[in-house]
Amino acid sequence: MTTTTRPAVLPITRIPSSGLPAHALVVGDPARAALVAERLDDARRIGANREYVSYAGNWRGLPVVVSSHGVGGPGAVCLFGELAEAGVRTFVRLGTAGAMARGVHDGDLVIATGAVRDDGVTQQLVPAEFPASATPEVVLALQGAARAHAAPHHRGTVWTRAAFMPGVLELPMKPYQAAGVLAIEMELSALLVWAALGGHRAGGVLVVDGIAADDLVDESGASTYDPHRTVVAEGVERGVVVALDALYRLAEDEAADGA
Ligand SMILES: O=P(O)(O)O[C@H]1O[C@H](CO)[C@@H](O)[C@H]1O
Ligand SMILES: O=c1cc[nH]c(=O)[nH]1
Repeated sequence: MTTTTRPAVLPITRIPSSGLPAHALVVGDPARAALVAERLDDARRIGANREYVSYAGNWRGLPVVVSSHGVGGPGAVCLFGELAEAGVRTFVRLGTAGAMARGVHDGDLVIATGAVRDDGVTQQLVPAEFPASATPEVVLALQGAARAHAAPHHRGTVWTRAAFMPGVLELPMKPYQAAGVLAIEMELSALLVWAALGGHRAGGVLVVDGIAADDLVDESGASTYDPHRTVVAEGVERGVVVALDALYRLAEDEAADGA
């Protein structure tokens, strides 16, 4: 009889294969993961490989993990899978996004209720008609935390799109704007669909880092895509606290429910 031994670390992210906190923040940029770790107590790096850098620590006494997933849904799903294998059950993505609707300003937070599934990976996991919905409790926890911190925020649908750079095909920006989509980014629908298939809780909060829709750019053209501005950094600072407090609220509710 052959026996399989569990590896001490997982192959793609090099995180421990078990015993991670149940609550995770996932971000695209490894530098943002490090920034979040600086806000935690007792933070320690628990894995680094490729674009995946992970830390564990405590937020208001709650053990959490923060990991970077890089750019794009397919690679991000590799991280989500290994985090779940290691014990994570609740996932909040803290990302950046381009504004698609009037009134959504640089540095604002967009709390996603769901996402358009243009992610380039979940079509290979489940039929395209399956929705990418955020877990309602996660949406409400994010909204409550944003209110508590007086962080300017919006709630609604976002567009997850695999291609960042334009090609020769016209971008269906106008129909999605007409449908009320608030912002565009690259990984959230992959997280929401992947999490639903595994029975996990998931949601996302996105910091606006520019304008993605041409008709919203003012005459100066001053505010198109530029994530390296103070207004974005300030939004990210607010987003970090909102996302971590949302995890805390979710954990508190679980404890009250005896989960
Ligand atoms: O800032 P992050 O979390 O990486 O999110 C956005 O930024 C990247 C594009 O610049 C994509 O990953 C997109 O989803
Ligand atoms: O995909 C993205 C992410 C951030 N900002 C954008 O305009 N697009």
